[in-house]
Amino acid sequence: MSESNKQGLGGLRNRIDEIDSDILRLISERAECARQVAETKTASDPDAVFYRPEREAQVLRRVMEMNQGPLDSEEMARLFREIMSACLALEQPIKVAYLGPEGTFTQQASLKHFGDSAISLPMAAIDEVFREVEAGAVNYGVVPVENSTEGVINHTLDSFMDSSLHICGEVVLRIHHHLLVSDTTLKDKVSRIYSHPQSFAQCRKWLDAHFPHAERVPVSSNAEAARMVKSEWHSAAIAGDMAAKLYGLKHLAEKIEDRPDNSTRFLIIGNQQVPMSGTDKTSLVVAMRNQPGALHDLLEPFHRHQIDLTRLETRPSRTGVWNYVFFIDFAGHVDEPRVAALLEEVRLRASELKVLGSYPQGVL
Ligand SMILES: C=C(O[C@@H]1C=C(C(=O)O)C=C[C@H]1O)C(=O)O
Repeated sequence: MSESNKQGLGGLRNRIDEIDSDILRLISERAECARQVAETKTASDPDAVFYRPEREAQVLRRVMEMNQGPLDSEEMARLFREIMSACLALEQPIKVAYLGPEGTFTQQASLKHFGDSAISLPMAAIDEVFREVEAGAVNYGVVPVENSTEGVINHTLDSFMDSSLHICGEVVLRIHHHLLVSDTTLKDKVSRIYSHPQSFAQCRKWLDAHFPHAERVPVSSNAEAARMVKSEWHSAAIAGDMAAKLYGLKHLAEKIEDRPDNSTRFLIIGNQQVPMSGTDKTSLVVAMRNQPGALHDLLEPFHRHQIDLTRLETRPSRTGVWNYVFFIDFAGHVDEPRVAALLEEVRLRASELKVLGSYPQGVL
């Protein structure tokens, strides 16, 4: 390396050191502000909720709007996500239950939403996540609700029917599946593949083309699949990066999902009713009497008030009262007058109406 290059490099490193000192000072100042916010919240209400999903969504959206590169906006928002997570942990460490075991995509979604400073606890089933939040053992829960390839996760929708919890947020995660093996396994020795049935469905064509003769063994989660192949030299697992890292597995093939836009939407559940963030969604469950035109009657006010439906699901009712049960998501917040007017009308036409929550549209 030439002398002038060395000096150039030294100069750049000095500049980076100076910038890091500034970043350090500013992050500490920010953390101090967040701590003071906590004091102010507690002074006016001893049971104050520290975590404010609408405020966090606004902070992240602002960062993404202001960012001018060279880092891309998502990357920048992820960094700020971690700063906020650490600041919030200073106020009050947040406890989150997610559909486990460790290494699942739901854990990844929880990390994406709450950052690394939240304490996250794996649960064995979706209804356990609901129960832990209801019992107050944790502050929030994270459950999957729909996948772009495979559709809705009925278990989650059904859990809402008997629950008083609110939806406080959503996270959308791009799902990349990999074919994972332990260190010593060779491609032509794989005779068995473990995964969750949803993941098999999302990789069906790829498997038919590349491993038509391997036995496909469904297990309770991708992370469980990864755990099993650790000790089986003739087996592979379909799972994501978190599971691969957790069990130290090698990638035999990457991104084997049939659709490149394969993504899963997760919901954050809690006891909180979240104020408006500016770009929000609302979820409802509505029961209609079993009569001709019921669905038309239900949807007509949405059309008239020009409210954007983002999802409509039908579930069979489990009681006499809920004849036809619809799960509806739309753009807007219950505190907006046009949404309040819409809900008044829907309430008159429905036999039951439950607002599951208004929450910020997923930012990251
Ligand atoms: C600082 C606050 O509390 C928490 C921390 C936030 C942050 O670090 O920016 C944002 C929202 C809250 O989850 C606040 O309410 O403003």
